[in-house]
Amino acid sequence: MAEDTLVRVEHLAKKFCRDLKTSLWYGVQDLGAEFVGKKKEEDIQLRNKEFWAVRDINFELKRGECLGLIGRNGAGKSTLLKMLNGLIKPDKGRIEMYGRIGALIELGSGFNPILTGRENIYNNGSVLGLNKKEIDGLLEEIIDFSEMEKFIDTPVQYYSSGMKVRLGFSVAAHMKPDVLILDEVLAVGDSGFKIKSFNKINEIMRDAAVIFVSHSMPHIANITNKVLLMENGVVDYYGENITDGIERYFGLFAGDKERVEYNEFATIEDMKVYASAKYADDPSRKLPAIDYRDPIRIDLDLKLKPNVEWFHIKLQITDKDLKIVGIYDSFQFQEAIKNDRDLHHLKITIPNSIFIDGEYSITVFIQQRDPINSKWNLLAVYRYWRKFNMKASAGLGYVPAVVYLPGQCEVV
Ligand SMILES: Nc1ncnc2c1ncn2[C@@H]1O[C@H](COP(=O)(O)OP(=O)(O)OP(=O)(O)O)[C@@H](O)[C@H]1O
Repeated sequence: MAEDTLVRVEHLAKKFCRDLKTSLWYGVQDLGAEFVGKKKEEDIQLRNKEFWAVRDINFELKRGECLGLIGRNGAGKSTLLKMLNGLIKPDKGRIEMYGRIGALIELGSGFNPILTGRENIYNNGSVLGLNKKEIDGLLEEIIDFSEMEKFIDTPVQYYSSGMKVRLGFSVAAHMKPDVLILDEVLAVGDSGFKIKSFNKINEIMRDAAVIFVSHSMPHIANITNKVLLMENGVVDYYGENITDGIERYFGLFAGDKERVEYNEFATIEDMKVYASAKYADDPSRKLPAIDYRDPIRIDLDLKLKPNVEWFHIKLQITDKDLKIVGIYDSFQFQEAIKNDRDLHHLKITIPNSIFIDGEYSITVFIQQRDPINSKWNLLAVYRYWRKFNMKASAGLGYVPAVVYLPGQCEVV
């Protein structure tokens, strides 16, 4: 292995069985088979009710690199991490790892619940190959970082999830790991601890290789310099272009259907989002593309039931992470619109310059405010009804922010 390569994974695979009883029976068979002699890898096949949770995974990590492991629920990320950490045995393939491995995988894994936090620190330290003197030297730093002074002599079984994560991360991070493996568990910590942890990961990365599982793309974009996207147990993308990896990840959800949720009193007959002039003639674009300096222009044809007297329009703009990025509400700017015709042709213009690159969805609410009790009545909601692509010219790729802040920098 090259001198600074700390992790090498080749053709790694793990299968599971969907049925517990069958799985136990296979377990007994496998034990027997191992007793007689280990099976050749190429002879390992799926048996009835088995499936590959992880298949043919290959990657390498050097000191100073942080691999972001992403994918949908059930894609195989945790299974891969557990194999890396030696918690489960691969069925095929090879893992080479160099140095000390710090890991925070399952909540409380690696902790003995009946021992106190302090005793667990010594336990974990010795499993990682540190002697008592070395752990003595690190103890204060570990407790300080976790901010668990008051509870350090309490058995870990009485810790909350956040407290377990605090101690678990602090132990893994301070034992001078060469490889640090972190599952989403970090998300359980409160924001204060999360910020501290991310700073710590950046510090550790200088001398170690980090593998980090997360569903938060801003976190992935912030700290990783390589990304591996898993889909159904296999690699869908592996490379150093984080933007491409994240785009592909979001692309996995692109087929999700548009849907009307409720339209008893109003129906959208037609809705169009206009592309910017410079992108308008490009037929290869599936979605209208808008330059971030242009306004967002929308035409909406709307029919309301005759018993509706007047209404307001609200547009909720959501990014691919389903974060609501902005809301336009006609109530804020104008009187209610009178329902005085069969079909309303509405032209909505939203000035822009703040949206970052990416794909957005528009949810349309048609609503009415009761003049007597000021309550809002929902006439219709069309969720994720139209999509558009925002194009920022800066070419910054994936930006871990919600909006660009307009501003000026003057040399004075
Ligand atoms: N011990 C097990 N026995 C049987 N199936 C399992 C076992 N552990 C995991 N699986 C299955 O393997 C697949 C991969 O699960 P895994 O936990 O690795 O996914 P993940 O990518 O970490 O998902 P998430 O994002 O939800 O944490 C899933 O179909 C899961 O149900």
